[in-house]
Amino acid sequence: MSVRETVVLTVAGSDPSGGAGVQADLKTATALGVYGASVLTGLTAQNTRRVQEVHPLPAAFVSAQLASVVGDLDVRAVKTGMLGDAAVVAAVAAGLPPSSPLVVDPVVVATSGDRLVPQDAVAAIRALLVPRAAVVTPNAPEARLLTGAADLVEAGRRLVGLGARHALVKGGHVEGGTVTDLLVSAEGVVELSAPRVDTPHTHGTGCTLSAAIAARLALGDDVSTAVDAAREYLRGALLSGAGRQVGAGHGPVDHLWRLR
Ligand SMILES: Nc1ncnc2c1ncn2[C@@H]1O[C@H](COP(=O)(O)OP(=O)(O)O)[C@@H](O)[C@H]1O
Ligand SMILES: Cc1ncc(COP(=O)(O)O)c(N)n1
Repeated sequence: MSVRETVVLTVAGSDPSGGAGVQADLKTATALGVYGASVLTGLTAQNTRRVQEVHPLPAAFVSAQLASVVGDLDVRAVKTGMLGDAAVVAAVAAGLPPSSPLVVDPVVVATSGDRLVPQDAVAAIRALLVPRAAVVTPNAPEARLLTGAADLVEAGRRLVGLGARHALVKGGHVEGGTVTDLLVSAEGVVELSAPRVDTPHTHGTGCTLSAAIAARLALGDDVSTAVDAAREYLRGALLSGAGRQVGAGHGPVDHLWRLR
């Protein structure tokens, strides 16, 4: 008898240095015991220090990749990351499997501070993907950019108002010894706090978190359980990554810590 794999699909950009983007998502899927498929939306030239170049793929080719995967594999959850430009966002929205839970990581700026997508892509994400999201996972600057709200709880409420079932507004960029993520839904706001891990190696935190949420949703968790499990997994990856060296800048989290 053959084993039926649980398939999670990431729709995201390439990070050739291996810490973020599709590379992070596939490592995360593997570490969490699911089968990772990947549709590339764009390429970057980047490393642990900064992003040198961003190169969106043609929207029609993104559609072709999606059709190839969705027409064959039984995709149980999808995560979107860096989406290139507005035409790519529209192609992704049109090609997603209709009934798989969707995690939208509205990637705009890399941890290094470099911009990864143009402004028209942000508007397209708000209009076409946020309304379909089981969870949208902006960091603090992205939450403000998507909603115009300065207050992060208010930003989360606005994302839920746009149709996302949950908004996980991440607090990694808010200074302080405690990092607090806000899980906002129609039921209210849950504060998820943890001590800040003292490390420069935060390359890929957001990608890894959203990929882990999607992996857990694919396995059948509800959103709240998936978010808890993903945060615990990311915490282990930050703690293990703190003691490892890849590159000379902000190194990656250790996606594979649970397999060591
Ligand atoms: N130094 C840290 N210690 C503990 N958790 C962190 C740290 N940096 C980021 N996180 C967590 O990583 C996730 C991604 O956070 P954030 O850095 O805000 O997003 P992004 O990587 O998308 O910019 C969140 O769950 C946040 O709480
Ligand atoms: C291709 C790609 N996608 C996303 C990110 C964001 O990375 P982070 O998870 O550190 O915010 C990145 N640096 N590169």
